[in-house]
Amino acid sequence: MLEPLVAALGNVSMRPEEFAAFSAALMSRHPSAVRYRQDIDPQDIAFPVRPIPWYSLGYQCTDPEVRPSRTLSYAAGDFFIQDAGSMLALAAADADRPPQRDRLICDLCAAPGGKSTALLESIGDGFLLANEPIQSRIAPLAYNLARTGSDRYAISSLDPERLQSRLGGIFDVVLADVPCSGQALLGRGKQSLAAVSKTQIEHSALRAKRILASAVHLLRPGGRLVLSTCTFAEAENESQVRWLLDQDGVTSEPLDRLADYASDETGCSYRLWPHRHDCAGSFAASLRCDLDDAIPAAPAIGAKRKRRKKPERLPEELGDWFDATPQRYQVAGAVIWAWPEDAPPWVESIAAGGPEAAYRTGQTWKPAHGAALRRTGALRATEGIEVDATTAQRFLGGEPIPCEASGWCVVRYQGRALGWVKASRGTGKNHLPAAARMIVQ
Ligand SMILES: C[S@@+](CC[C@H](N)C(=O)[O-])C[C@H]1O[C@@H](n2cnc3c(N)ncnc32)[C@H](O)[C@@H]1O
Repeated sequence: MLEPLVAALGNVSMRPEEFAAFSAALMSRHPSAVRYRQDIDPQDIAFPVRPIPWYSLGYQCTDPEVRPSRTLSYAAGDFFIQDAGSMLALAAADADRPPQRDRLICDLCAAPGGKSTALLESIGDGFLLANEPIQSRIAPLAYNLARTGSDRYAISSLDPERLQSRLGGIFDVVLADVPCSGQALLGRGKQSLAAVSKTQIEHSALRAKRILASAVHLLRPGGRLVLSTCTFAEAENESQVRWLLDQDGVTSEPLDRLADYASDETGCSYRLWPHRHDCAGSFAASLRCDLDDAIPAAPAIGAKRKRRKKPERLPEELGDWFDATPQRYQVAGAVIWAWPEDAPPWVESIAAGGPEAAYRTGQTWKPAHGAALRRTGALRATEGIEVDATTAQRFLGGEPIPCEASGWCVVRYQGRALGWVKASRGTGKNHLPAAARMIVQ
């Protein structure tokens, strides 16, 4: 394995002792990490952690026995589980800084949504377009975005070139977390040794170039492109940055906050290494794009929409479940997506997914799981019950629970929504989707 790995690194040089430490750390597992919501006090974290230096909302678990995904706090949406290396790109996009007004972000290669969910927290009154061209990867992306409780996003499923032709020149930030050879995944057994082969690296670099060529045209003049990978091959990282910098209007945007992780003379490339930073490792770069042809192809957030054909009528039941009726929505077969009124005007025309309000089984409409979790926007459930820890555990395990309400009702633990029950005669029938069920430790 060593020879191909040395070749894979390209011009990145390392002394032999360091290379030995790198290849050993590459093949080992690193502590699990969590990324907290901006509104959570780190004092309230229920298991032992240490802060991650490059991202203020990230923590590594110090007790290997703890499974963060089996805690009530995870079910309540307090944090997301994410490798510490992934948080380098989030730092480059300033996703942990206070929400910035009207920020329009495109996550160009979004599934399964680890980074999109963090970006969503940083947009304030802005909007996130999470794009994922591979259809089969949209369901996990949609599930993770719903967990944020936000309705300020849409999912598209377009090749970047087509997306550029529809929405060129409008985004403040584009994250291109491109598909790559994935060498950082070797230690988790999620990647084969082919990840270090010349063919794989060249193939990935070429595909990423095509994606990046569109990414720069999605940005408004002065917008920021964040490129990231989870691989160490220079050809997929710094070389790509140099290629971008050779284009007119693309300049490096150095990030003071990541100065300790700077990787080379491009001045805007950063790396984490498994042997130095106790994580799987990653690459991120930040570039400013002032392209001449970056002329908005679509109006910005809040602009007046063109009159569209009348949308299909909403089922009347929505009025019983929620305290407001959505004005911006789309009935897409057996599911209804609902957006805030000031969502960008192009949303309905591009959506392959969005914040779910309801779904249909047979002829019956039911409130969507994501709508129970909503923290922002108009769509708030009319009925809710607060439960104790024992009842919350039973609910998360899929059991019915006692409930004096009648009809659809959101179950909350310490004020945070867990999901729906449909209640009658003192019992709440469990409507938690299989993906959200869990055994609490
Ligand atoms: C590294 S993963 C993204 C991980 C994601 N950003 C996260 O943090 O959860 C790369 C994604 O790009 C998608 N992809 C594959 N080909 C693509 C293309 N031509 N354009 C855009 N995305 C593509 C893959 O399906 C995959 O979901």
